[in-house]
Amino acid sequence: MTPRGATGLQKAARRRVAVVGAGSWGTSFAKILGDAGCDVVMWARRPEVAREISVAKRNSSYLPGIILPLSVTATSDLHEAVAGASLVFLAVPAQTLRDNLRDIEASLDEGAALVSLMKGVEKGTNLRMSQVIEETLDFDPDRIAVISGPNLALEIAQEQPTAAVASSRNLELAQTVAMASATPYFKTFVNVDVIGTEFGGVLKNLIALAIGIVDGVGYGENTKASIITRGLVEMTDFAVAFGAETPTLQGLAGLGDLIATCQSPLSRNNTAGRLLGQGYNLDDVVAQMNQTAEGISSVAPVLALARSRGVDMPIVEQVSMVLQGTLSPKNLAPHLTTEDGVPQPESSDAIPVVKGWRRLFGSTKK
Ligand SMILES: NC(=O)C1=CN([C@@H]2O[C@H](COP(=O)(O)OP(=O)(O)OC[C@H]3O[C@@H](n4cnc5c(N)ncnc54)[C@H](O)[C@@H]3O)[C@@H](O)[C@H]2O)C=CC1
Ligand SMILES: O=C(CO)COP(=O)(O)O
Repeated sequence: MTPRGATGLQKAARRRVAVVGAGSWGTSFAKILGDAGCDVVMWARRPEVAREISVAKRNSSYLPGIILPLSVTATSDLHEAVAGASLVFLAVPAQTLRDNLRDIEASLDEGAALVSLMKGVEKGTNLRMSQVIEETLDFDPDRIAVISGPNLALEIAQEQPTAAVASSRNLELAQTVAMASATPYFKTFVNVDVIGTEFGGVLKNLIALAIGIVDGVGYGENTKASIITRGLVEMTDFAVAFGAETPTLQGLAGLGDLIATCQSPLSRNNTAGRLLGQGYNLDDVVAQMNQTAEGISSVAPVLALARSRGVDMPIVEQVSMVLQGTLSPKNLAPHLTTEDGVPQPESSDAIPVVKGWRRLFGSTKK
């Protein structure tokens, strides 16, 4: 037993962490970490945002009405934010991560771990965020973790209870990250399936775009339920083809996030899809969104990856066609039949006879 004395009664040293990116998720996550007892220094690109966070404890452009804990401060100086932090959480757009990493590299403490909060794939390389970190910084994968799950930023900032998954090849790191972010309203489970956890977050954005599109057209719940259900099949086939575990896709980082994102008007991907369904073209939609809708940039890399492993993704293919303006949004629903009209088995994994059908008529997995 620890003797009552200096160590027994002293409060554990507060953990110093950094959050790079002061948009909606970076700010919300900084609040979680502050509420969990960490000393948090955020990096904001714009000095006025950093000032508002440090002085007024608010980030009114991204999280209106939310007051941040006193333990959260911000700076527009990357070195000041990152140096001395044992955990560095990354919440920037997926397409800028590589450049941002180069900027923080020299300031990282030896032994610091990097935690991706992002849900995108890098265009050009088709890499997941943890892979971009590993490649850009030549970083040990045992010092990389990711967090994903049904985590709409504003709901969490309002302290509505939710759960997430922290994933790392290094289970101890996943546990450290989960404990550092444990609050009464934010519960983090752990796993070691980084591929499934990251792809869950990437892929649900694409299905949320599809849901937004049909919503914008005016289609109802049957259409949406069928897209969500078949979307989960596409997500699972894809992720498993790259080494993910099926239960991860059935868990918080897959199904959980799919439900939250497809149901909520807070989702930027869902919102972008709705605008497309209402007839706006992609340029108009991008101009109208002043926040990150990762799905728009992830469609092409995901389809390239799918083709490389022979995975059929009819819903995602059609989202891509709507984005390019080559498919009318009202024609997105017929994805549920095959082109030649031959009925497909709904699931071929459980029922042997259906496996025979799959051989005869083709399947979603080539
Ligand atoms: N908002 C949400 O509910 C959630 C978002 N995420 C993910 O978190 C990531 C960040 O998203 P949000 O914070 O929501 O986006 P956001 O659009 O609210 O904020 C993005 C932040 O990145 C900054 N930024 C833009 N360009 C930059 C650059 N070149 N270099 C550095 N910073 C730059 C912006 O100034 C802003 O502070 C995305 O990958 C998203 O999928 C994950 C879970 C929940
Ligand atoms: O990832 C999210 C919720 O888990 C946020 O979704 P959007 O990026 O579509 O807003």
